[in-house]
Amino acid sequence: MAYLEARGISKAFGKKRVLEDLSLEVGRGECVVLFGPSGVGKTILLRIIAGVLEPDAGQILIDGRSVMDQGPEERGVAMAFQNFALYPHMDAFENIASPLRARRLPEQEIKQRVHDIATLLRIDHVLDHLPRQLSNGQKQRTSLGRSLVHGPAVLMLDDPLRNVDAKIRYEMRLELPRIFRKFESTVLYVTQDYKEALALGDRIGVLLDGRFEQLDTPETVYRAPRNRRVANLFGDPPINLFRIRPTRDGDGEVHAVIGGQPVALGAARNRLDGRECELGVRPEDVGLSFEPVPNGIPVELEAVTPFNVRTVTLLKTPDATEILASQPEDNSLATARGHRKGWATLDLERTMFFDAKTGARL
Ligand SMILES: Nc1ncnc2c1ncn2[C@@H]1O[C@H](COP(=O)(O)OP(=O)(O)OP(=O)(O)O)[C@@H](O)[C@H]1O
Repeated sequence: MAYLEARGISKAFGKKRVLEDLSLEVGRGECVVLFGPSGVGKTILLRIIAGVLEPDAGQILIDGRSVMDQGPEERGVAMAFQNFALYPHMDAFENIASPLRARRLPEQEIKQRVHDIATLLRIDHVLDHLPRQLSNGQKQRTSLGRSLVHGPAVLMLDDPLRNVDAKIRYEMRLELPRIFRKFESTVLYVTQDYKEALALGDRIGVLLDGRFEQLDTPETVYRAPRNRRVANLFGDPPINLFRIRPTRDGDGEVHAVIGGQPVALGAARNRLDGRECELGVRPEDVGLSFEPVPNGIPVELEAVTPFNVRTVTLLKTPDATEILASQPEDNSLATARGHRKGWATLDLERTMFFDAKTGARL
C-alpha cells in the first residue's frame, strides 16, 4: 500500500497552471526522485505535500489518511533545501538539535541523537562550528542531519546537492542511499540532474507540463523511455535520433536508410514497415570499427573528445548525418582524429523507435 499519496493535485498561479491533476504513490521506505527542468513545479509539489501551500484541487494522504486538515508540523514531513537554510547564530550541533528542542526532548537524548546522526554524516568533528565556519559540503550535511534527526515519516529534499561542488555531490550520491535505508525514510528527492536521478531513485517521476510524463525505475526510464521527450532528458552525450522510414525488401528483412546507408534493422522490426519514425540510439550503443563490418555505416571521425573514462567521437556519414558514439577510453582514437574513415554499427537490441509525429515510443 502507498504510504504517501498525492491524489489529483492541481495548482495554478493566476492563469499559469503549474500542476494538473497529478497523482503519485510512494511506498514506505521508497525513494522517488522528482525530475524535470527548471520551473515545472517540483518545489510546488513538495510544498503542497508538506502542507505549506494549498492545492486548488486534490488531496494528500499519509498512511492511508488525508492530512489536508493538518499543518506542516502534524504531518511529520521534513524538508531540506538547496540553500541549506541553517540558523547562522547557532553551531552545527544546535542546528541539528533544533527540531528535537522544539519537541522538548530530554537533554541526554538530544545529545545522543545528534551525535549518532553527525557520526553517520561524518560531521561529528565540526559540531561546535558556526555555519560560516563550515564548508558547503558540511553545511549540506548539517542541513540533512537536521531534517533526519527526529525521524520524519517523509523526508523531502529539494535539490540538496545543487550548491555543493562536484566532488561532494559525487560522494553524497553514493552515500545518500545508505543513509535513507538506515533511517528507513520515505523520500521525495528533487533534482534537475539526470545522473543524480538515476543514482538515487528507486523510481523516477519525470515531471513535464504539470504531470508525470513517466514514473518508472531508473533502468526503465533510461532504456525504455515512454517518448522522445523523456529519452532526450537522460544521457550525456544525448541520444542520437534519425528520421527513418523502414521498408521491407525482397527477402523480408526491414531496412532503414541512416546517413545514406541502408541498415538492416532485424526481422523483429517488421511492424515498423512503411512507418515514418525516428530511430533513437544512445552513443554508448554505437560501435566504431576501422575495418568494414556487416551492417556498418561508413563515417569519418569529425571530432574526438575524452570524456571521463570514455571517449566520445562525432562521426559524419557521406551525406553529412552526424552520429555521436561513446566508447570506453581508447587512446588510439586520439590519433585517429582528422578525418579518418571508419564504420559505425548500431546495437540493434538497444535501439528504440519513436513515432515521427507524436514522439511516442513504438
Ligand atoms: N507564489 C507564486 N506565484 C506565482 N507563480 C509561482 C509562485 N511560486 C511558484 N510559481 C511558479 O510556478 C512554477 C513552478 O515553480 P517551482 O519552484 O515548483 O519549479 P521547480 O520545478 O521547483 O524549478 P527549479 O528546479 O528551478 O527549482 C514556476 O514557473 C514559478 O514561476
